[in-house]
Amino acid sequence: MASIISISGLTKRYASGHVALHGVDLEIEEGEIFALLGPNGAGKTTLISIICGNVTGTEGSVTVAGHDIVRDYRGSRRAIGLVPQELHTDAFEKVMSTVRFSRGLFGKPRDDALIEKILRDLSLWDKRDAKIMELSGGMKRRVMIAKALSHEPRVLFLDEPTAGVDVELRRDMWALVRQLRETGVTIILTTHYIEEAEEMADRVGVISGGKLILVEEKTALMRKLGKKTLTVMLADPLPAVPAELAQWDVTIKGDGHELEYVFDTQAERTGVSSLLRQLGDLGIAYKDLNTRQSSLEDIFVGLVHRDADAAEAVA
Ligand SMILES: Nc1ncnc2c1ncn2[C@@H]1O[C@H](COP(=O)(O)OP(=O)(O)OP(=O)(O)O)[C@@H](O)[C@H]1O
Repeated sequence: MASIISISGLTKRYASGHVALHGVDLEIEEGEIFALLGPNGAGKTTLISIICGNVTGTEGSVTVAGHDIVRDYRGSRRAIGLVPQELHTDAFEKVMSTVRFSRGLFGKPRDDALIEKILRDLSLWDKRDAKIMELSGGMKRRVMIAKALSHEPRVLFLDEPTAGVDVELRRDMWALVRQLRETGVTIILTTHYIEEAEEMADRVGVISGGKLILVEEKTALMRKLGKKTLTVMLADPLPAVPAELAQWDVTIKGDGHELEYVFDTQAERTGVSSLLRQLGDLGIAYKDLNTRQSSLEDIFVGLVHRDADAAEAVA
């Protein structure tokens, strides 16, 4: 698939001397939902701000829809819609007029049919004449998205789209983002909610200490790095792990009613069948078995820790 954003050797050194990005290379494919994950201070906002032209990079190059972000700033900026984390809109403005105005800022001709479509898609049409201050927090967020879409961008950046939003609204937002993707818009989101990336992203990028430490298709990532947890529901509780089970690295959970065993799904021998055989030999009866795939969160925490340990070892 063709890239809509190409980032090459991007480095950012702030005036303070702090290097927030170290030689980042990244290709964003047209039409995908890409989630950028990273702990606080990893460089997510810096990266997005450079692509959107709000911060200048120190070295490297970025093109958006074929436009160099420095030499052809207007061209690249026109291809981008940005939904910032902070909701800042004019409280006294009406929904329809504020979205129409945003389109005008990009020098695009008035197009009420398009604005109507955007507002309808975002379930804001009934509120078109309401003042922004009369809207709920979730609706205000939708207005920010409508504004960002008003000039028909090909790429939409969502910076922490569901920060501080309740669970129900978060699910609405996810459905909305998927719907937007159906229209062909490429979506890049930053999030602290790993569940959000797990739920929505086609690909995931993990950034830590200004370095892109991993870019992978989400399903492949989960398959490759994923571990599974086997839970054995015991017929009778065990006070402790029997010495005979030491080689399997099992733990006792649920007040002695469960044995938990974490295994690598890619390993030649997972150890599951030999563990169950050993339980039989020891006369440990069980009522049920259950396996659970490790979440993206487990993978993410493992990766970032590994990277931090490696950085420490070098220092
Ligand atoms: N204007 C600035 N001057 C100097 N350092 C900065 C500036 N802006 C950001 N930084 C530093 O650059 C690093 C990356 O910051 P950035 O805001 O990009 O991280 P982030 O991944 O978006 O974090 P968060 O998840 O907390 O929003 C941080 O160490 C931050 O303190």
